[in-house]
Amino acid sequence: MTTLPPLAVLGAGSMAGAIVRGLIASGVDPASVAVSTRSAASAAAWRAEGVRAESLEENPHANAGVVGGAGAVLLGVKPAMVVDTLREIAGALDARAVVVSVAAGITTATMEGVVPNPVVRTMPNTPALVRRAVTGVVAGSRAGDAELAIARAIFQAVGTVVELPEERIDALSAISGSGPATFYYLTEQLTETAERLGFTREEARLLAEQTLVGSAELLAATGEEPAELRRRVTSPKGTTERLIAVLDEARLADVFERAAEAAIARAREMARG
Ligand SMILES: NC(=O)C1=CN([C@@H]2O[C@H](COP(=O)(O)OP(=O)(O)OC[C@H]3O[C@@H](n4cnc5c(N)ncnc54)[C@H](OP(=O)(O)O)[C@@H]3O)[C@@H](O)[C@H]2O)C=CC1
Ligand SMILES: O=C(O)[C@@H]1CCC=N1
Repeated sequence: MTTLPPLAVLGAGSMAGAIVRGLIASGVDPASVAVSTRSAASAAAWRAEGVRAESLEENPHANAGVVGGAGAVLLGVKPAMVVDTLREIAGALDARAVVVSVAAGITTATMEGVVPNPVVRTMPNTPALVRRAVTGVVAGSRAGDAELAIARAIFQAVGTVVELPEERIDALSAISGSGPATFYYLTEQLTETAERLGFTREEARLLAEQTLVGSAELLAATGEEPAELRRRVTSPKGTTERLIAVLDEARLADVFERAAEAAIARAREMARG
C-alpha cells in the first residue's frame, strides 16, 4: 500500500474536514497534516485535534505557508476560490507535490493552467468522516501512476474509490457527491410524514432515522440487491405493496433523473466560472 506523504489541506470545512478526520481515524498521524482555514476559530479547532493549522485571519499567507514540504495538497475550498487559491500557492508548492481537488465543476485543465504540478480531480462525499465515502477520481494529464496512487491511498483510507474519465464526474457527483443530501432529504420527508400521522417529533425522527440506518446496515451486511431486500418487506397483497404502488405512480425515477440533470447542469455552469 502507498504510504501517504505529508498532506496540506487548503480549506477544511464540511468535505475536506471529513476527509482529514477520516484519515486520522484510519491511523494517519495528525502531525503529518497541515491545514489552512479562513477563520482563526476553525484553525484553533484543528490545532486542538493535533493538526498543524493556520488561518488567513491570523496570517494572510497561510495557504502558501502550509504547502511547503507537502507531497500532496488537498484543495478543500469552494469551487469559485480554487483558481485564486492555486495562484496563491503556485510559488510555494514543492515541484513533485500532487494537487488533489474535491471541487465540483472545476476541471483538471483549469487547474493545470494555474500550477505546473500534476493534478487529480476527485468527488468524494461526507461519509468520509466515518470512512464510508464513495470517491470518484480523475487523473489530470500530468498525473502518473505515483500521483494517482497517492490520491487513491487518501480516498481508500476513508472509503471506496471509483476511477473514471473526467466527462463522467459531474454525473457521479449528482449520484454520490450529492447522494448523502438525497438520503437525508428523504429521511426528513419521512419524518414529516410521521409527524402528520400523529407521532411526536422525537418519535418521528427515531422511526425515520433508525429505519434508514438499519436498512443501510442490512444492505451492507447481506450484500443483497436493494430490490431483493425490498421484496422481503413487501408481503403479497400486503400494506407495503400498496405503499410502493403510490410511489411508483409518482414516477420517482423521473424525478431523480431530473434532479440529477439539474445538478449536472450546475456543475457545467461552475466549470464556465
Ligand atoms: N460538502 C460536500 O458534501 C461536498 C463538497 N465538495 C467540495 O468541497 C469543497 C468545499 O465545500 P464544503 O466543505 O462544503 O465548504 P465549507 O464552507 O464547509 O468549507 C470551506 C473551507 O474553506 C475554508 N476557506 C474559506 N476561504 C478560504 C481561503 N481563501 N483559503 C483557505 N481556506 C478557505 C473555510 O474556512 P473556515 O472553516 O474558517 O470557514 C472552510 O474550512 C467545494 O469545492 C465543494 O464542491 C465535494 C464533495 C461533497
Ligand atoms: O453541492 C455541491 O456543490 C457539492 C458537490 C457535491 C456535493 N456538494
